[in-house]
Amino acid sequence: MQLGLVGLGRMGFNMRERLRAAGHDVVGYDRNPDVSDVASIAELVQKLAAPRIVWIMVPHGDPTRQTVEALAGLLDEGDLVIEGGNSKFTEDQANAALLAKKGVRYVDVGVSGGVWGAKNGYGLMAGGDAEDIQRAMPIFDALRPEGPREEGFAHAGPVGAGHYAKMVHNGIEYGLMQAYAEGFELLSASDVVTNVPATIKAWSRGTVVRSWLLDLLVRALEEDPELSELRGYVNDSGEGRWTVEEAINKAVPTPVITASLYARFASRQEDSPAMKAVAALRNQFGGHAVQKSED
Ligand SMILES: O=C(O)[C@H](O)[C@@H](O)[C@H](O)[C@H](O)COP(=O)(O)O
Repeated sequence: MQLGLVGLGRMGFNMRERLRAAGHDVVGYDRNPDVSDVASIAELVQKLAAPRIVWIMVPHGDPTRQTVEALAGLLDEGDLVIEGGNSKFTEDQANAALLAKKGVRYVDVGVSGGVWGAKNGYGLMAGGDAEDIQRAMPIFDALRPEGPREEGFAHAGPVGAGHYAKMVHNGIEYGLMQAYAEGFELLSASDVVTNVPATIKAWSRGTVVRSWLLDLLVRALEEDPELSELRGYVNDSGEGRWTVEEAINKAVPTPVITASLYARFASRQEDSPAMKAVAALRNQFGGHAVQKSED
């Protein structure tokens, strides 16, 4: 099957490889000419035979919006756009409406798997009309892991459902990572457990907490047993915030996911203004000792 792929960064580049290995004819475009097959999105569209399929894999927000706008100007009735980036689900309706003015179809897909997806396949969650999803199924089948389709692909619902599902997936990802991380810190603080990497590695098989994320922690500890080369500073790209926002909108209690998001915010502070205020208050009402900033 022929398709265009806009965005050949860490994810898109590997996806092009996997799609080509499965026999698909991929025309890739990226602003970086070293990896791009064509010089522009217009040239990419020209190279595809109608009706076309173009997969977008660029950062969420303005880059995705601008790519959808560019494609809306170039594509024709019956073409299909698949938006596979980590976009907020609320943006999908606007993208679909803009493309629908030209008769261009729209499917949104949450793609999970990171840099390992090239080899292992990507977990896919799609939103859109059944006929559009069916049309793109050879592409989804090439990208998803081998095995039963339903274990690596879901048609989650109408437009927006793919990114909604990926948002919740990432909220879970935050919470799982935080739980492993807190366990690692407590083991490291222990006077009794003397071999933390070996203990965590032993959880890899048979235990209730075995998982791929745990395997990745084992791998990280093999490279740096105390993680001494890293700073405890963690960014976020948006998905965790959107999960918490949506949980508030729906009055769904998500204390674990929310706490794991806040732990990331705290990781970026040199010192905590809030904890300074707690120290000051404790000193005010109880005369308890405080540490001065130069201490
Ligand atoms: O499922 C995945 O493959 C990951 O979730 C992937 O999508 C990406 O690594 C996260 O979006 C990072 O998200 P944060 O920057 O918010 O941690």
